[in-house]
Amino acid sequence: MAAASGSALPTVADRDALWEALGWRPEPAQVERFGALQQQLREWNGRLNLTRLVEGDDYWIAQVFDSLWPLVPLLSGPHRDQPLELIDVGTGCGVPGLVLALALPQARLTLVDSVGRKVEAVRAMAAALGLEQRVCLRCERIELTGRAPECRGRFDWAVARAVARAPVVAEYLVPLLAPSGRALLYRGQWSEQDQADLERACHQLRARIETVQRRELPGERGLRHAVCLAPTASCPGTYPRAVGIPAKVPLGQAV
Ligand SMILES: C[S@@+](CC[C@H](N)C(=O)[O-])C[C@H]1O[C@@H](n2cnc3c(N)ncnc32)[C@H](O)[C@@H]1O
Repeated sequence: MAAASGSALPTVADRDALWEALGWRPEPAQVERFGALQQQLREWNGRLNLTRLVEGDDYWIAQVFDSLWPLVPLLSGPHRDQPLELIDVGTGCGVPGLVLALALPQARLTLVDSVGRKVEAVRAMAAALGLEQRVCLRCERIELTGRAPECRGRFDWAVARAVARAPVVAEYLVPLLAPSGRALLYRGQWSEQDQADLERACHQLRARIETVQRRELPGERGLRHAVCLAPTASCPGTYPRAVGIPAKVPLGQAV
């Protein structure tokens, strides 16, 4: 896709190719709102260094497409009109959380990050996009979110992109899942060693690796993996461990 740098939307031809590759076609109004999110990111990037992926393909492929591709069945299937509860942990500049909020008009999103200035920027972006009724921001460490009664065991989907190593992210996400919920880990490369490390962590969390999807992003933006976890039983109350411990001593490697 060759969107001109600085334009709010890719050309119609580029956009069609993008949605065709994705396997989901947003309504024209949704495309406009993705463009409005891009404009918000531009404006907030002028004040805070939120993300470098704002213009052209960087935005439309590495942010929008990359957020959506693992969840295409959710966007077009019977779930589309259900009021799903999703949580994006380590949301940073609001991705994938805000992109998912725009793509799933009935869903409620909780976005968590421990950096106050990012959370305030994303809160303002959500309000500017008219999402304040469906998007809730929490400024806290994820280890605490996983112990908050209003969050623990509540979510249909818990997602994280570019937050930490997979066993660490699993410890953040699994305690947040409802019994029928799913965790989605957005990953770049994925090796047999990654799989083995995550399997050991999942065993301790009472979860299993359900699927590992793999795809190349369009425009030679690189290989991505989407790892989906399903609970096998209630997550033990010992997880997530205290703030900082999951990253310091990742599950499966603790002695
Ligand atoms: C590299 S950014 C990724 C942001 C976004 N998800 C994306 O894909 O562009 C990672 C974010 O996770 C947040 N983060 C990492 N560990 C965290 C924790 N334990 N609790 C809360 N936020 C955390 C950081 O503050 C940072 O904003």
